[in-house]
Order: sequence, then C-alpha cells, then structure tokens
Amino acid sequence: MPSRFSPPEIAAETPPQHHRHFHKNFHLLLPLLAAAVTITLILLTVLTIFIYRKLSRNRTAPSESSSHCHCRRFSYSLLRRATSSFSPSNRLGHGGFGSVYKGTLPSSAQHLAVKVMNSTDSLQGEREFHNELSLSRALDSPHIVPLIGFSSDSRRRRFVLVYELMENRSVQDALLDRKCEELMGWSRRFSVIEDVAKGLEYLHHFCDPPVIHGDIKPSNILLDGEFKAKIGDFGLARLKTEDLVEGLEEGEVSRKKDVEDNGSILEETESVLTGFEEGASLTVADSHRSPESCVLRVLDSEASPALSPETGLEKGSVLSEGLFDKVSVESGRDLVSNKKGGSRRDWWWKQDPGIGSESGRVKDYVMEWIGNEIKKERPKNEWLASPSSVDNINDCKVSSSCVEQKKEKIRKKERDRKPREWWKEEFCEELTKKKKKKKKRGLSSSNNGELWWQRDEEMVERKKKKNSKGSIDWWLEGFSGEFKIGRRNSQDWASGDIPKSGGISSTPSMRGTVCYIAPEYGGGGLLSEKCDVYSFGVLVLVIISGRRPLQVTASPMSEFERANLISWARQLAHNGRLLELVDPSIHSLDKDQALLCITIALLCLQRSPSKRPTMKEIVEMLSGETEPPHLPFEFSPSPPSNFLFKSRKKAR
Ligand SMILES: Nc1ncnc2c1ncn2[C@@H]1O[C@H](COP(=O)(O)OP(=O)(O)OP(=O)(O)O)[C@@H](O)[C@H]1O
Repeated sequence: MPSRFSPPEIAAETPPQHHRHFHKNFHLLLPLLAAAVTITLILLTVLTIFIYRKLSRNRTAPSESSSHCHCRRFSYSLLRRATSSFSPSNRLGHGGFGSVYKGTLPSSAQHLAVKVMNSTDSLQGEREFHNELSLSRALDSPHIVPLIGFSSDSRRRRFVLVYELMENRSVQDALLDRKCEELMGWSRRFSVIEDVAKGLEYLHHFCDPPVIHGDIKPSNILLDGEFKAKIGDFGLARLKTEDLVEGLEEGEVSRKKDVEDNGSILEETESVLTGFEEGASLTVADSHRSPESCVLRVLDSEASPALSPETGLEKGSVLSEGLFDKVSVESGRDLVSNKKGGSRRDWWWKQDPGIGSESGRVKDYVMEWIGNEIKKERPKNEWLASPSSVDNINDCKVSSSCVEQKKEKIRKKERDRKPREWWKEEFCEELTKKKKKKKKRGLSSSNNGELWWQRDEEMVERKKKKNSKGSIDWWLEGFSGEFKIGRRNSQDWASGDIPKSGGISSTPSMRGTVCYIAPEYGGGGLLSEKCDVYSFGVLVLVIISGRRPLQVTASPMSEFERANLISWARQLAHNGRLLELVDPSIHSLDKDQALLCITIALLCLQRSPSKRPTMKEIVEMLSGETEPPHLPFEFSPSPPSNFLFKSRKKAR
C-alpha cells in the first residue's frame, strides 16, 4: 500500500527536474543571446561600412553609373604598374593641374595616357576630373580624344583620368617645341586646322546639349600616330544652356547688368557648370575662387638661362621659352568688387591689393617685365622724351649755377635709375596721356547700355581715320582682352610652385588661357561658343605662323612689332600682306588655302562675338562648300581691297 503514495512522491520530485531543465536552458540562453547580439552588431557594422563605402564611391565617381558604362574604372595600383610607378621617364607633359604619363596595360599591352590630377593643394584638379568625366558621356567623335577610364579615391585624394595615347602628343609639343618635320608640309597643317574645326563643330552643333570647350589652345590639340588632330582636355568645358546663349546672341545687356548688380558674376558662371561641380564642397580658399594660373612664355633670344630674381622668370636660350609667371587671374570676390571700378576690360589690371596705387599693380609688373625682356638698357636715342629729361632744365629761369646743380642731380638720378624702369615709366606716361585724351573726348566709363566691344569698334574706326598709333598702344592692342594676367595666388607666391605647361598654360577654373581667351569672356563675361571660335582663330594663326601668340625677342624694334601675333596679323591685314604670316619653314604651300585660313582666323578674332562665324560656317568655308569670306571690315586694308581667292566652292 505504501506504493499508492509513490506517485505523489514522483510528482513531488518532478518539479525540481523541470526546474533543472529550465536552469540548464537559461544558462544556455544567455550565451546564445550574447552571440546573436554580437553577430547582429558585426553584421550591422559590416553593412554600415559597405553602405558608407558605396556612398562615398558614388560621390567620388558619380559617372560610374550606367551612363558611363563605356568608361572603365581602373584601380590605382594597376595604373601605377602601367606607368612604372609614374616614372618621370614616362611623363608626356605637365599641365596646370597634373602630369600626364605614358602607360601600357600589362594584360592587353594597350597604350594609355594617364593624367594624374594634382588635387592635394586645391579643389580645381578634382573639379576638372569630375567635369571631364561627366562630359565624356556626351562626347563621341573621331575629332575628340577618347577618355578610356578613370580611377578615383576621394579619401586619398587621388583622381586619375585615362585617355587613348596620342603618339605625337600636342600641337604645342610637336609644332612649337619639337618642330616635327611632318608638320612642315602645308597639307598636314591644313588638315590639323580642318580636324580642329570639325571637332569644334561637333561640340557646338552635334552634341546635345552643345558643349563649349573653353580652353582651345595648342597643348589641348593632340596628334595621333598619323598626325590627325583631336581635341582634348575638357576640364574647363561647359554645357551650353539655352538662356545663356539667347542672352548673348540678342546682346541682352540687362541680364548681364542684373548679374553684375547683384554681384553674382561668379554665380552666373557657376550656373553653366555641370552638376558634379555643384556638388563639390568648397573650402575657404576655394570660396575666394580657385587660382587661375597662367604661364606666359616669351622668347628671349639673347638672354642666358637664368632665373630673374625679381620676377622668377626663367629665361630661355635661342627660341626657347622663358617662364614668365604663374598668376591667379582673380578670385570671385575680386571680380565682384571690380565691377564697379571701370570697364570689364580693365579688370585684370586691378587685381592687386593696392587698388588705386600705380606702383603695386600687376600691370606695372607685367609692363616692367616686358620692358626688361625687350631691352635690358634704356636706348641711347630715347624714343620717348622723359619729362625729367635734362634738356627740360634749360627752360628754367634760374641762375646758371642752380641749373648746373639741378642738371647734375637729374643726371645722378638717371644714372642710378634701374635700367628696366624706363619702359614702365614711359608706358605709364602713355597711359596717362591716353586717359586725358579719352576724357577730352567725353568717353566716360559708363556704357549706357552699350557693349564694350561696340565702343571698341568705334574707337577702332576713329583710329583708322586718324591712322596714328602710339608707340606702345598698338602693340598691346591685340591683347585688349586676351592679354590678361592677374595677381598670383598667395599660396603660389609662397610655394614658388609654378606649374609648367607645353607652352602657354591654362588658366583653370572659369576662364581659358592667356592669349587664347576671348576678350568678352576674360572680363568676367558670358561663355559662349564664340569664345571657342575666338580661341580657334588664335590657334589657326599659331599653326600657320608656327610661333606662339606672344613672342618677344631681344632683337631690334623692327622685331618688336611682330611680338604680338594678333596685332601683327591685323597690321599685315591693313597693309594687304597677309602671306607674310606664314611660317617660312612650310613647304609645298598652297597660298590660296593659307590666305583662306588667315582670313577665317581674322573673322574669328573680331571683337564682337556676334560677328564671328559659327564653327559650322567655318567648316563649310574650309571645305570649300561656301564661298571664301571677305576680310572683316575691322581688319580690311586701307584703301579697302579684298583678297582674291580662287573660288573653292565645290560644283554641286
Ligand atoms: N592623350 C594624350 N596623349 C599623349 N599626350 C598627351 C595626352 N594628353 C596630354 N598629353 C600631353 O601632356 C601635356 C599636358 O597635358 P595637360 O592637359 O595636363 O596640360 P596642358 O593642356 O598643357 O595645360 P593645362 O592643363 O594647364 O591647360 C600635353 O601638352 C600633351 O603634350
């Protein structure tokens, strides 16, 4: 019977067993939970890192999307291997914002040109990288250098663009530096001009939306193995927006005025930038506008290679270049503050902090330097009488001893005067005289709704009638807009880091390059295709003459008048001697074609953008589909006579 009580015993023993199980499970549950939480945390961390990397990669290379499927992404290490660790022996050239290296892909033996953007010091390199990458999707023409791919790492600030290798490098390099024999035949030069014209025609008329290159110059025209020319370097290129064009074509002054009034020329320019630039963050330095570095090279056939202590100029040997200067043209802030201070054409003279003081201006610096380059000493037969000339003393109505004393004092002053200063002083005198004359004529700085080039045209006409030229004025005339140099970026002064280029280097950011930049754009104006047309005009003159747009030799004054290629071309046009522009090294010259090209160049160099032909018209003229043009009125010989071309119009 006692067994009847056993179940309750069992029942009494069972709960502790459950309890034990529960305890046992509970002991297991804790580590399990901990493990689950840890795994979840790890997964979350991995996911966050993945998303972060993905996002930052997208920010760095937004173009890697489907629209850029033709553009390959390279790893930096692959490009490093391809260029033998960016070895100097593989360096093809050096621009304002980076170097270009020749590379070979180990797998396919394909040759590449690898452009490593210098993006550590400023954002401009990164901006150009994004700009070029974003535009590449729109560009597909045999006259454009193909962009093969890129590599980017925003954390390490590495931005690399990979192009098809152009075996003969740039026109700057092949024609002006190496003087390739292949380019000494006329037909090759003509075909280079035609290729560039077609490339620009494609950009302006066949791209949708049209693209404005913004920096046409010999170092951006690349030559392939057969010397076929292709346009490269779209770092400063812009998509054309409709309102911008209408504004310019209709001469809509009010819009420009609005832009000036609210001080947002910078914004105006930014509005035609690509979306990628908008996204770029601005540093404090950048908010002052990134530097527009310009390197202006000038020949000095006699100077020994040395670095001028005052200017930092590297003087070259015969027919070599002297590095003139790397200067930032302006900051956006300067631009805004400048707008009130006179005509747009003067803006670059006023970049110096010492606004208003003659001594500190860049103009003086440039003039001083040019003076120095042209003549190391004041000429014996002074070609402009100095007001402090000794002879003037003779007019003094004072005692003879006093006269002698004063004479001696002035002689001493002139003896002590630095040789290079005479030129500057005389230039300033000229400038003051000119200003006085202008005042007399009642030409105020206010334009009353008139565009500056219209005023210019009037002045040209007046000058033509008078047929007189100041000794210096005419020389600088051709650079009314293009010869614009501003203050150096302080960082550049300090570092002395002067980027070299194949010649006249670029002015990154929103402008083009000294000598090639259209006058209306140089003063902070609107960028249009006509700016490219202007630059094309300069390029054509350079290709035909085989020389740089600004080439000062230390030779006699007779050479001096040729220094400025554009002025010289204008002079020759007035005198009806255009063929003198042609490079004497050219053989098998087709005179008609050469005249046609020079005339087209002069058409492109007209001050008024609306008078310049379109690239479509230029291609038609070059191909003979339309009648050859007449010389623009502002360049026409006096008495007017048109150059006679044999009609190249194709029989249809
Ligand atoms: N695809 C290429 N193939 C061969 N050489 C090239 C190629 N791209 C550029 N180069 C060479 O590298 C040089 C430098 O080019 P880059 O575009 O960096 O500078 P730039 O045009 O001379 O000056 P900046 O960039 O300041 O306007 C060119 O002048 C050219 O000789």
